[in-house]
Amino acid sequence: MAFELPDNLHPNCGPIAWMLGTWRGNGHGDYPTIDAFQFGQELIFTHDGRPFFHYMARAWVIDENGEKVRDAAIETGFIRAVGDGRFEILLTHNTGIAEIWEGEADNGKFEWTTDAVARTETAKEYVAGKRLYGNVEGDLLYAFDMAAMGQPLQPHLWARLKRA
Ligand code: HEM
Repeated sequence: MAFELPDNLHPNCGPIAWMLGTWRGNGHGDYPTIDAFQFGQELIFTHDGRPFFHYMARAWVIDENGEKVRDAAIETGFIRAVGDGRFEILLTHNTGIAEIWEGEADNGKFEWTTDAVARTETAKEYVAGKRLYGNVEGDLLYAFDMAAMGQPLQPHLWARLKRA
């Protein structure tokens, strides 16, 4: 589906305007402490003309036939566009984790690094993350690396999503 830039988009959001809308697709997950898995996911980015996007994502684990096995991660937050391709991101997770990220966007690439992570008492140990989102032939590709469960920063998720 063709994507049209909204008239009222705040100029600070320009470098990530390509992400606006709804994306769906499948991805892969892994980590040294768990079994590898596949998931389906939906990402929704919205704006209201102010210099931020609202972001919402939900995922579900799938089997080898692509059938849903169970609900998985939900995350939501705000991507604040501060100008010059720089962003401040706030995310909360259903798993008891809250994060503040610094982001930089340029040329269809959006890179995030955690600035601060907070966890509830019962959340799993997660201490840092790195995310890379890219516009590849009109698809949204992303990779998420994390440092968690005593392990150094390394891949947990990667996915390719299509505009819905
Ligand atoms: C598409 C989104 C995601 C999916 C489908 C997913 C899926 C999974 C699965 C299937 C596991 C194995 C254990 C379990 O079933 O709970 C797991 C473990 C884990 N995930 Fe994720 N995850 C996602 C996003 C995230 C994010 C955003 C974080 C961090 C903020 C995260 C942190 C962890 C941690 C810390 C573990 C524990 C590993 C362990 O118990 O050794 N995950 N994830």
